[in-house]
Amino acid sequence: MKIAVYRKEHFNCAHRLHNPSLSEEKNEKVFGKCNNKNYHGHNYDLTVKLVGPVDPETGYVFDMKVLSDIIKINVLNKFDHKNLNLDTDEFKDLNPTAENIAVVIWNILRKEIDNKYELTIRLYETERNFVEYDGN
Ligand SMILES: Nc1nc2c(c(=O)[nH]1)N=C([C@H](O)[C@H](O)COP(=O)(O)OP(=O)(O)OP(=O)(O)O)CN2
Repeated sequence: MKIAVYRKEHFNCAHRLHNPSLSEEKNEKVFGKCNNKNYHGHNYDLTVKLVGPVDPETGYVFDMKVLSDIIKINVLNKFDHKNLNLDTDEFKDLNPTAENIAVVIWNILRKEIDNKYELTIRLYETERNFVEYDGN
């Protein structure tokens, strides 16, 4: 029997969607207001889902307090209140779209969480725009 546990977190970032290999006109056409050269901010909602067996000793799949600490130490401390393009190594050369941010976060967390747990990331960039990544 496998059960899913979820932890929701929240962080704020500034970013600019831009591909330096495209012309200014093309960037403006593709990314619109998200291409603003002076950046803009989002309130990101992050849901981390782990699926695994229930430990008969604890009744836990995974201690959600421990999961919260892992996310805070490895993701929020790195990205919260940062300008993703300017302040982080991860997005110096990677366009900080919701998709790319989700993959980066998944890769960070995958290193911290035993492979016996299936890991899925859902990232809300706005209330209506969100992406999901499970490593596939
Ligand atoms: N595939 C993607 N499409 C878009 C991304 C993205 O990361 N991946 N990002 C954006 C913008 O950065 C942002 O998410 C859109 O902002 P906005 O248009 O303000 O979206 P809202 O949901 O707040 O507003 P609506 O009026 O409901 O559209 C764009 N596309």
